[in-house]
Amino acid sequence: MPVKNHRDYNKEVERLAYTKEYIKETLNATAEYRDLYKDNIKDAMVNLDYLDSSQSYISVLINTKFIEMADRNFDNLKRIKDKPYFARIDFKPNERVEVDKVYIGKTSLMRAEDEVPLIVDWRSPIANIYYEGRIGETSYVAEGGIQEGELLLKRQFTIEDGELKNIMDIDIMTTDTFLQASLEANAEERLKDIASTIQAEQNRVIRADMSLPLIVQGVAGSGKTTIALHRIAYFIYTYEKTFDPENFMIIAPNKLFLNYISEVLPELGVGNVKQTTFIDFMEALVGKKYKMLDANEKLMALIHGEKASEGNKLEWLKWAAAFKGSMEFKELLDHYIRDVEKEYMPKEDFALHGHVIIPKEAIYHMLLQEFNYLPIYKRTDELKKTLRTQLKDFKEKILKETEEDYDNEIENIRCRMEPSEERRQKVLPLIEKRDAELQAIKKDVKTLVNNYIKGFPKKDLFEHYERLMTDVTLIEKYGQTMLPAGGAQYLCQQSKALLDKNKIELEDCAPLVYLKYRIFGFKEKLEINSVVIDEAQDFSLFQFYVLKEILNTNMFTLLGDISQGIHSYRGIQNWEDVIEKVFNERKCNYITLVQSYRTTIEVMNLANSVIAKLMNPGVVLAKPVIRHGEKPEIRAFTEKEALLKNVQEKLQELKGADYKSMAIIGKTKKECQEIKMYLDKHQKIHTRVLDEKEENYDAGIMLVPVHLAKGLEFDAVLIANIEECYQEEELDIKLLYVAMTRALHKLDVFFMKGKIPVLDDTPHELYIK
Ligand SMILES: Nc1ncnc2c1ncn2[C@@H]1O[C@H](COP(=O)(O)OP(=O)(O)OP(=O)(O)O)[C@@H](O)[C@H]1O
Repeated sequence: MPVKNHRDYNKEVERLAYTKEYIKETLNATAEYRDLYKDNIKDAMVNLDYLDSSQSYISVLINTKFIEMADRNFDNLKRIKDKPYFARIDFKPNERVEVDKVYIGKTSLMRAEDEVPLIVDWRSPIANIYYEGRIGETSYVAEGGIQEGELLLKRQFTIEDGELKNIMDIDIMTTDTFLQASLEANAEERLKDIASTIQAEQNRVIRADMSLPLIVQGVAGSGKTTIALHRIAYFIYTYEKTFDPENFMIIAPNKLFLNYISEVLPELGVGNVKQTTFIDFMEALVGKKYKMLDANEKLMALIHGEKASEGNKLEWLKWAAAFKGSMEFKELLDHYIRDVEKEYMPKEDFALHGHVIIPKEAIYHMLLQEFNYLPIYKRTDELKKTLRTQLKDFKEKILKETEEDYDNEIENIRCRMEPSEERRQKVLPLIEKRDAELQAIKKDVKTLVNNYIKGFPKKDLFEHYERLMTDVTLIEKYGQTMLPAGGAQYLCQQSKALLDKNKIELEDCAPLVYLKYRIFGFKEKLEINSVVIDEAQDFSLFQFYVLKEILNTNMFTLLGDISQGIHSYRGIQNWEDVIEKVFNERKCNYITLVQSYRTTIEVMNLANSVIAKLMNPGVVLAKPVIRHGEKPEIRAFTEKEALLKNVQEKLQELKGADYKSMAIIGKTKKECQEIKMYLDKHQKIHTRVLDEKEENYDAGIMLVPVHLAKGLEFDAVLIANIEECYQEEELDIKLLYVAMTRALHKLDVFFMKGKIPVLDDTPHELYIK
């Protein structure tokens, strides 16, 4: 139906025009206010006295705050001026007869004159009805109370460049055409916000209780990354007074991925959230004394591995990675730390000139009991304070006693002997000795505490790690029953090979940070209290645990998909372990998402047929949103040259279609480079091989090694396989599944005959040849 035929078209056009005008005026006024605040600051600066809290100083502070607020308002309004809102709900509270017409947009706008809300933020309590409620009786929670009422209208708008293009009223039966339209669009360069089309199941994730850990197991394309970012925006809005954006941290797999998601939060009006990778965060805590190995090197070894000849070596490699990420390894470190604690003890009493001030046993007690809430080496800071106070009191006593001892002796001589040269010869040395001793005591007092503490045996962080990880006897002693035969030897030999070359690997990060936390402590308090981890299936239990301990928070949102766990050799196998071992079975929210929004039914059916081969009872197959596309084309070749030629032709064909982003996914970087070489030689289309260090993520035609494609998406995907094989085993099945589920609209698979046996028995109706 043409939009003009909608019964409320004129009213809505009028309303839109009014809102736009009001925004325009507010923007002008904000700019004026900003200038006024600036002038106020200038005036105040003239009279500024930094030393007192003069009126001018207060004025500078207040006006700076106002400028910040004005800037934020200005930016928010500027962002929405051409699309002030995307939905309207009509809600009639039970106790009133009037109906509230609520226009929902990405930021709120209040009419200053009468405080009537012109636009209500999508994160506000009443907006929950838009995402959750159906026409009819409904309710929402606001300020601790439940507001019940009736939802009379749920309306969506398409507004483009300030013009009303479509109005869609949603009743119980309507499918979400807005969602459909949004999913049919081609992929932008970067991930986009979905405030207008958030689905009820996603809304529950976004608004789930922040004080409890939340684990989201979501199939490929279920919107995990997107809703993680919306959740942060929601919380910053809802708990504006409690949390600053700086208190949030997003951990993503690599810089490329961070760049890919970089536009969502600013679009939602949120800035200053810390965004990092696990390695970068860990390195910031322990320093960069050692060079970090490429985190994917192990995966590459497993992908390339000549399974038969290297079988045993690969098994050990996997075992060590898994062990270093396990809670058993944490226990092993705890044993070691206990010994460090025992070693970090004085050998002697704390004494001044032979006078014991505090016996060493009492000091042991202080270190092990009183100060045991502190990291081991930090306990001596507290101990120092105690020693200094005790010494201060004791010093006077000792000086007095020493002086008295000598004086008594001198007095004795004086009483016993008549004044004579002989008496003088006896007394004089005593006086000199007394003065020297008093002098010496006073001198000693100055350095006594520091010298005493210096005597505690201390090592630096890396010395500790090297000592532990390269000593078979130590590992065996602490590892005891946790290690398989030969395990300690393998760990040592592997660590030695790396550390000798001044290198460490990803799996060393958590233990190093843990040792630092328990033995040294951190220089500054870590201000992060809420952590969002995307692609969390690639984390190990120990990594989660370390983050939880050092940040001292339970506010975690972990999002991942076990089916995409291509690093499962080092990562988790299931979420139950995380709940039980990391969060100690304390209350945890666990939500599963099975609806996939990214791909078409045809692509998802094929991908599901692949992942089903895992026969993992934990794997839940994705349900695609009702959106059809072409069936994937699967072609096996006998000649490499023919395959490459077909890749080239397919690319030409896809270029003819209206796709914004296309990827040829290869199993390894080497394969991607080989394809690129062929394409460079035979056609003039610009392609590039994606590198994880890249911070600039641009759409276009990309050659992507599959492990880097994880988390990303492309309009069209062509899986091309030349030399490498996708075997019928866990890692390869997951890699193939990841590659297939990157496609939004179109998927094709070209491979050399026999290289992807998992596709051999794929039902014919799922693809075209
Ligand atoms: N409610 C929604 N409305 C519109 N688009 C959506 C919605 N939910 C998800 N999408 C789109 O689906 C695609 C997949 O989302 P996202 O990348 O966040 O999923 P994911 O679960 O992290 O995927 P994966 O695990 O496969 O990397 C994106 O293009 C996103 O914009």
